[in-house]
Amino acid sequence: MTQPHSMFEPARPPREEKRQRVLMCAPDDFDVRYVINPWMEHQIGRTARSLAREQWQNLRALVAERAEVELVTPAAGLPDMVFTANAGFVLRNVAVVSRFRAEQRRPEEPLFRAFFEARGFAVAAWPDELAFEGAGDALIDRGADVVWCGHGMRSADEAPAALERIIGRRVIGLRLVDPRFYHLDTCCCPLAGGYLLYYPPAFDAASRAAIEAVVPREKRIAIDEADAMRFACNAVDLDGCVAMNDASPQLQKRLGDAGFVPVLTPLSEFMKAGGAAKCLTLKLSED
Ligand SMILES: NC(=O)NCCC[C@H](N)C(=O)O
Repeated sequence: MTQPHSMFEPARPPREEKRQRVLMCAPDDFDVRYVINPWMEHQIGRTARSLAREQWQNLRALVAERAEVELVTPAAGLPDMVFTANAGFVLRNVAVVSRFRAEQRRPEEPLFRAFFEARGFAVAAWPDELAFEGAGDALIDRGADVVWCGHGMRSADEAPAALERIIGRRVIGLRLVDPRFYHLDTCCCPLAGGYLLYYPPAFDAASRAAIEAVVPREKRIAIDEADAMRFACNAVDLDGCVAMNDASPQLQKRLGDAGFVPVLTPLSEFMKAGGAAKCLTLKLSED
């Protein structure tokens, strides 16, 4: 009979995996009240409050299975504050707070700044006149040692260089050319193992070439317009689970073949404001 080894040596504690921390903001005052991207057109006052809450809770529960969810207090009158990807860009203990292009979102800036300061982040100085929309536009690659930074729609053309100076890591600017995909995270999602889920027509030719120069062909998961319009790129990758609003069976299969588990979590109410899974989250434990 084999002896239970605990009689002779203490059982090894379970491997301490460091849990990711993810910032979310409850949709207490979420709605579409102004139009600052094409998705918001004709949607003013048309979000269903209880459905929005239910969808957000579902996403929160999914994230909470794989990470610690932290919450920032929502403020009345700031209906887009729920999109915490736009709070800022986080790398290790440094946070670069967003400088919103749209006046309507500017009042979010001091609230997110206060959150980062309260959590002990060093808040980097950012040029006041330069628009930059945080992790909506700046995404850390999961293979190469680079940060991708979308510009030309929300973040200023000078934002990638300014970000590179602050974080001391190579930042590659990607010019966005389709207003439906106005933030980088609406058309591009770096995945574990160096994969890149993206919608090539959202970028100009030079940016597509820049992606191809860094990401090997077998790691590029280029999607079609139908999946892009489902915001399949607006995904949260946690422990190989890729949470997204929706994706075609073909795309789900491709993700599965690459070793990921796609999890669909409908976010129709937030799509009306131009955001989905990724926009509703911000990873706080990046390095
Ligand atoms: N793409 C994102 O990162 N966030 C979605 C932001 C939606 C918001 N209505 C906006 O236009 O700024």
